[in-house]
Amino acid sequence: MGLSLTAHAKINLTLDVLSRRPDGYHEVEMIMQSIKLHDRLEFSPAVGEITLTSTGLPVPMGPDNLILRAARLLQQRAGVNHGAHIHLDKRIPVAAGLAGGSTDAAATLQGLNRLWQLELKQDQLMELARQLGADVSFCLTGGTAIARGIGEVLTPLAPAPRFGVILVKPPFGVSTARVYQGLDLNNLGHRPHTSAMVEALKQGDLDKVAYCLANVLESVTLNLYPELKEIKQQLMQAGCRGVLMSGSGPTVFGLTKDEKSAEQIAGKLNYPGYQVIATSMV
Ligand SMILES: C[C@@](CO)(OP(=O)(O)O)[C@H](O)COP(=O)(O)OP(=O)(O)OC[C@H]1O[C@@H](n2ccc(N)nc2=O)[C@H](O)[C@@H]1O
Ligand SMILES: Nc1ncnc2c1ncn2[C@@H]1O[C@H](COP(=O)(O)OP(=O)(O)O)[C@@H](O)[C@H]1O
Repeated sequence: MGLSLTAHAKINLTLDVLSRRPDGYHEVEMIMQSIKLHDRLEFSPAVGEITLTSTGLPVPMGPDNLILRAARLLQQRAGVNHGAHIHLDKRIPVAAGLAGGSTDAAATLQGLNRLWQLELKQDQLMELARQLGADVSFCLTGGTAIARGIGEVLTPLAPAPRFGVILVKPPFGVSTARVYQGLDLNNLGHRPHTSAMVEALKQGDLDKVAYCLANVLESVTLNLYPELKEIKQQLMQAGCRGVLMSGSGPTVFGLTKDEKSAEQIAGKLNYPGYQVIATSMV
């Protein structure tokens, strides 16, 4: 019997960088939020091989695809050589700052753990998630959480209100590694106040949440692509209550009171060649 899982995208409501580690990674403190936008993965039994097909948005399908990397890692960890066929329906824009690859990897760990009846526990899957990428740990649990370390040390928060989210993704991607490399730690610009955002979320106060939005990676990506500054202004003019770049970008998101108002505002936007998506926090 096969199974089907959803793999949700994330946005960063805050993102602060605290230091650069000797291995080149960065210590961060960020508030992560799952959104309704998701990919769908279907897992079916097969003999011998692990194969992958896809529909929806184009994504590189070679051995570096995070789905195949997650599958191979799980095989090794469990000491099995079971096969599987995995089908990905890709809806999350790629190389966008929305953790599309990371969430597919997390769903693959969960899906194959069930398909192959391995019965690995959540903490064992978390250990594998850490090896696949900094954001994969959050994607395994989802919801609302503070992420520290390089992103893998998680403190869950109470579910946030289902504010509406408009995503605007330009027709190019950015390399996360390049953005972190470009960061000047002595000149991060406007830094977030994490505890103030936690309080704003607890109160469910959209205007306070909007006021607390901050992402130091904007200091790199917004300078590389000044058009992103314009998109932020235009989203505010169109009626969003707060705007920010997600992760390393280039996706910019706007917050609204609910999904319906996100749809109304998104319907008025005109960005030829861009992906504009109305969704909400989970
Ligand atoms: C910026 C964030 C914010 O949530 O998201 P995205 O923009 O990728 O969605 C994350 O920190 C990205 O996480 P993720 O994309 O999983 O990172 P990885 O694949 O592990 O790393 C890609 C590259 O980013 C850099 N990197 C990543 C995480 C981190 N804490 N410090 C880093 O310096 C490293 O150069 C690494 O080689
Ligand atoms: N299953 C996957 N879905 C999306 N991207 C993937 C996947 N596997 C590998 N990648 C690669 O991962 C890189 C980062 O993509 P993605 O995870 O969508 O963005 P981000 O890290 O900005 O959130 C891209 O270069 C993409 O080609």
